[in-house]
Amino acid sequence: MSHRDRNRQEGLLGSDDIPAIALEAILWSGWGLVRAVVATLTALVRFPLQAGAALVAIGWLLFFGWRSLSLGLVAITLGLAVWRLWHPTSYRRYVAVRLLTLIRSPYYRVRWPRIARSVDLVVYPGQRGRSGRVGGRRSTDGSVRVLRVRATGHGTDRLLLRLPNGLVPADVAARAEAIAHATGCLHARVRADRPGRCWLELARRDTLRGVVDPLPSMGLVDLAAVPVGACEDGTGWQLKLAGTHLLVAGATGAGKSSVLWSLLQGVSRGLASEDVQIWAVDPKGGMELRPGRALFSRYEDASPEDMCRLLEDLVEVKDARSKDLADSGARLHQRTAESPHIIAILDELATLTAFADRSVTRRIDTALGLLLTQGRACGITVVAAVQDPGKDIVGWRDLFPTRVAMRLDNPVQVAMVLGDSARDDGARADEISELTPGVAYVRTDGTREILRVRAAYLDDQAIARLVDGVTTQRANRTNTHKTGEPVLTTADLPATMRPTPEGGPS
Ligand SMILES: Nc1ncnc2c1ncn2[C@@H]1O[C@H](COP(=O)(O)OP(=O)(O)OP(=O)(O)O)[C@@H](O)[C@H]1O
Repeated sequence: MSHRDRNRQEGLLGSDDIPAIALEAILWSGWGLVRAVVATLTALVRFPLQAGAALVAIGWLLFFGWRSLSLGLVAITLGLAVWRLWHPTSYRRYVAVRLLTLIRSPYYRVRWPRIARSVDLVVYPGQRGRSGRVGGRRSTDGSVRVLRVRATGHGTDRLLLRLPNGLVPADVAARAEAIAHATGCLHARVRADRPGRCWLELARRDTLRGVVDPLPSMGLVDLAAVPVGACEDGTGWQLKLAGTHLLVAGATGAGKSSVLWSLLQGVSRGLASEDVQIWAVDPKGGMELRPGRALFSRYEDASPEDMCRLLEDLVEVKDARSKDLADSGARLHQRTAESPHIIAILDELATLTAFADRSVTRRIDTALGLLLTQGRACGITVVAAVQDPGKDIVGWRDLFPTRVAMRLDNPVQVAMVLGDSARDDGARADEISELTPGVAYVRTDGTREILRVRAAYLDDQAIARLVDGVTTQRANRTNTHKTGEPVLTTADLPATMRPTPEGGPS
């Protein structure tokens, strides 16, 4: 029988027990106080901003009373609301992002240990990796820890994770789907950081659901970063065109042509100044590219023989440039109006080869192989769009350093386009909805990093405006050369007076 049962049976506490109970109560109260102080100090260190704000609020309440505190809070809220209306960009940058981080940081930090355990991101004593439980007891030191939380203000939160010995970023990436479910997010993706750490990106809403408007092309064209659309985190999506080749793969209706038109829009200033040239091949009989005919220096959409000749002519340009580079001792082509950077756009490679007879197909293969292997240093970029990466590009895939995977039919195609580990790294191109054409996953050249992006959409009017703009500027340049009279173009106008894609001043 226990001591307490015996007391209950006796009905009374003995008088000897009272000092002992009082002593025990004092000791427990002291221990509780120590724990409260430790918890407060820990909160101050872990959540300094939140704890600081709470302390200021408590101090205000104690010194000035609740009325003053309420008035202060209302004044702050009104001030922020006015700021938001007056200048939403700076509000988002300086207030919204910080407020969100302030709120979400404790949320993730408090929930994370439980989530990490539930998705098995824990290394147990004596265990290497996530392969099983050795040694019995769970060690909290062996779990993935949150070092930093950042809300982007664009529907994505970023968690900087510290990995315990035995786990690598690929282990976290392998659990990304489970983490997304556990945190109530749409999807999760992992980005590398320095050794022992990685960033976990949690998308709370689909920021790419809306159509991205065409991006105005301003200033000089930078072929290292041509604007083509928007990234999931609200930043611009830019594609490198200099010194690389680009492959765009996507099922029918995935929005491949929006990438091509956005690229054309992005380099339109170079087309106007003629230090960038487009050579285009549209084997679908001109369905995609013919509206832009006036933008292209060379264009073929009729017979496979003509398209093949275009590619062979480009190989001749490449050979001549290689020779010039070798003679001058230079290693890289510098673009000028006399020797422009040439972008060869090939829409639907499979159609190009499907209807050609065997000898033409062989010539196309040879020309394409030469351009892909030797064109980059000579200022030639091949941009190819394909529907079926398996059938169309299996032999050439690795010669395209930059690849864009739009909506694809199955995970095997995702691996074909972006590489074997891409889907594990978060590139779920086979899950892109048919309702969001233009959405894609991109692997940046030379990195494992995957971006989720959406190309800007140029409708027929926007394409007509693009063509008009370039032809007008070219005509103006030609007039200037002929008459010697300077002609004012939109490029000469101050930024605020330049036309927007909608046609009005910016
Ligand atoms: N970036 C985009 N944003 C919004 N809508 C788009 C975008 N791209 C395409 N669309 C819409 O999807 C339709 C199909 O797109 P598109 O013709 O570019 O697909 P595709 O991949 O080139 O298909 P195909 O291989 O059959 O030519 C377009 O008519 C347009 O309405």
